Amino acid sequence: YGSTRPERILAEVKSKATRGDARSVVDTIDQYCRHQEWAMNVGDEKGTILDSIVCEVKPRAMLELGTYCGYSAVRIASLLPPNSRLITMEFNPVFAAIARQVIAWAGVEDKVVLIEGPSGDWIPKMKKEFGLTSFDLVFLDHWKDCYLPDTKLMEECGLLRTGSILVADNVICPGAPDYLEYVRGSPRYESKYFRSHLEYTRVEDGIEKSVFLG
Ligand SMILES: Oc1cc(-c2ccc(F)cc2)cc2nccnc12
Ligand SMILES: [Mg+2]
Repeated sequence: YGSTRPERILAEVKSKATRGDARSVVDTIDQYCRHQEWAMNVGDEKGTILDSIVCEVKPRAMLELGTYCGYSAVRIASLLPPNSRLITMEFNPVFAAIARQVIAWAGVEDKVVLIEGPSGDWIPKMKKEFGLTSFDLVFLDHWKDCYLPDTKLMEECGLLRTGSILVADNVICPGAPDYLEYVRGSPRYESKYFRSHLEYTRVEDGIEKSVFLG
């Protein structure tokens, strides 16, 4: 029986990355996905944009929608200030099982809470489950047709406060046109596009950063 792409990525991390070193896990995955087999990590180029926003915001409470193999969870967690938390949500159990191991190998498991299941089910439960008031920063990197409904759900559930920031991957490729139209057209958001490329390729893609104005 064949291995899956996430399993091959985990194997590469375990054989090449230094245990407890988040940066070496990130670099190992980038190296593998650029030169061996492409995978849908946010990647090094867009990852640098994400890093700058995380460092600027210094979130106490951050949410990631779409964990995949844990690449961006590790990247983000390595930048979080002490006693901050990243909650990352993954629908696919195979991806979640791999991500747990990648996060552990990187040594950031005390900053990351991985929850499995559909975002639509979990978002309404977040406040109670995690004793949260709101998220300072949300990274949307799951299925593109969920960006808009999940954003509206976060608004309705009071998970966004004045100044909360949404960062969305793949707004060009594969694209999230309804989401873009919403955040760019709504008076409740101040939106900015960071032009970049689809991970490990020369195809145009970008990140949309949107500040919730309340
Ligand atoms: O960063 C990404 C890229 C792609 C993707 C797949 C196939 C292509 F041909 C192009 C782009 C899908 C994604 N799904 C969820 C989260 N992130 C994704
Ligand atoms: Mg993505």
